Amino acid sequence: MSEVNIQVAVRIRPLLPKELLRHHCECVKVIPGSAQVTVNPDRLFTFDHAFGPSASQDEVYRACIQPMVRSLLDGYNATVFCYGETGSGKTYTISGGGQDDEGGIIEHVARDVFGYLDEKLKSNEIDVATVHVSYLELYMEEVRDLLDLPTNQKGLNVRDDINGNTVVVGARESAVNSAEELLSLVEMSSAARQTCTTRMNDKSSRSHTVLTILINQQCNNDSNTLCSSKFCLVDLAGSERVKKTGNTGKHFKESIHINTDLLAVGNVIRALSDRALNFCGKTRKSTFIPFRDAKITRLLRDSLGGTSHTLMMTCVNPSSNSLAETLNVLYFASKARHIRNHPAKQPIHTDPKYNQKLARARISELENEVKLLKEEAAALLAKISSPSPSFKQELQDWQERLTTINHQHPEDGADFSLSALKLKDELNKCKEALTLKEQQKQQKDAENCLLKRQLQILLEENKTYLQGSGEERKCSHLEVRRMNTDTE
Ligand SMILES: Nc1ncnc2c1ncn2[C@@H]1O[C@H](COP(=O)(O)OP(=O)(O)OP(=O)(O)O)[C@@H](O)[C@H]1O
Repeated sequence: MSEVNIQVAVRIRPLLPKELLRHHCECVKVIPGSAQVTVNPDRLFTFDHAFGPSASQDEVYRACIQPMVRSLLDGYNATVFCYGETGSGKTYTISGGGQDDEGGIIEHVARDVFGYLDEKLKSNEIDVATVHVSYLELYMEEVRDLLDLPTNQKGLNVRDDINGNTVVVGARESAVNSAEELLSLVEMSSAARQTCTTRMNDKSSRSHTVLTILINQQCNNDSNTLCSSKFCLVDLAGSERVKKTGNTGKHFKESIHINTDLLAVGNVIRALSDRALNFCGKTRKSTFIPFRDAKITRLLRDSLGGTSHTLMMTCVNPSSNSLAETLNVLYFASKARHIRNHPAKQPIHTDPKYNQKLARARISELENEVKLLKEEAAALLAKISSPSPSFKQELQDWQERLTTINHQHPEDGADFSLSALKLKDELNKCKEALTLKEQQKQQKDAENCLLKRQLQILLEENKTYLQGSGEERKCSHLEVRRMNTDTE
């Protein structure tokens, strides 16, 4: 299987009118005629593509996305994901908008997919073609279906299928017959996306979105060849510093979730990049890739280090006010360039022996994971030195539940995967319970310490009062008795 590196493009947006009014300076520039970017005063980064503030939507699409649509129609999966600070132009690049209304990547991809399919049908290269779309939103670690607005508030489950692919259970896949139909469906559904106004962006996305265009092509030849491929267009929420956005309350909580997810994406990129570099030095060692740390990284599994052609579109705000964030984003983008994918046409297997073999491999992988999780649980339990009897009972219950899950060893890999997921969920609950109990214990200790100190002072005072009047003595004794009861 051939290897290709993830392609990384950088797009620097122009300074916005409000930034020009406040006299912001540009601190990042593209070196003309190259794919290099300089950041003041002396940092240089090299990418596969670099676009300055004057680049049009069409120019960006033609240079780096159009070739991916061609290989999509040849049966390869493709992914574009936009990454960058809040307000850096991710949604503009992927969905379009703004005053020029040139149309973003989604619009260009939709038109080309139907255009190329038409060409293939007319030239009898294929006999049948179908296009479906799914549109998901990840909001505060919950997967919501943007195509199913009535039940959109309900979180969907994410799990691995028998081939180890991540699937979202119950996600709607709508059939579309033209680019216009696809675009109006996306436009309507996007209205339900979580957004808010922050100091950094008038319409800031509070969630990640994953739009998937699924294509099936069929030739009615002797073997009825079927070819299936998908294009994932991912708009990640932007990294943000709470101090700069001024977010509070609900939006503050959203910021924490966004930053945690982006940290998980960063950790996956770092681990995959390290694995690729180790391999170059001929000292290949197995590196753990933490895909399971967040739902967004699970959904990006095939795009990062998998079988897809992937482009990371890194969006950058040129203002010197964003210098630290820009350097951070460019640093991660350079790391991502090391990641190797293994693009392959998606095989459609009907051989039961092949599927059994895959299931066995998957089960042993999951068994390993369960073992690691159990060790993690044991370490956590050992951390609590003197639990109360009720807490001890609670921990014992957790342990029993973990053992039960491990003993349920279904034949089918998909069910086993579900068990491993339940285990992870329960472990997280266990961790939360432990943290809460530890916090309560610490709080109680601090309160007790304070009360003991007050008691000591009262005892001292009591000694003095004993030499005073009878009335004063009575009060002091009562006070000491009350403090004693409180401490108990
Ligand atoms: N290349 C560009 N040309 C002109 N205007 C742009 C460009 N890129 C972004 N903008 C404008 O910048 C503002 C912020 O862009 P956008 O909302 O796409 O940022 P974002 O990275 O998606 O932010 P968030 O992560 O907060 O959702 C918008 O007003 C958008 O119209």
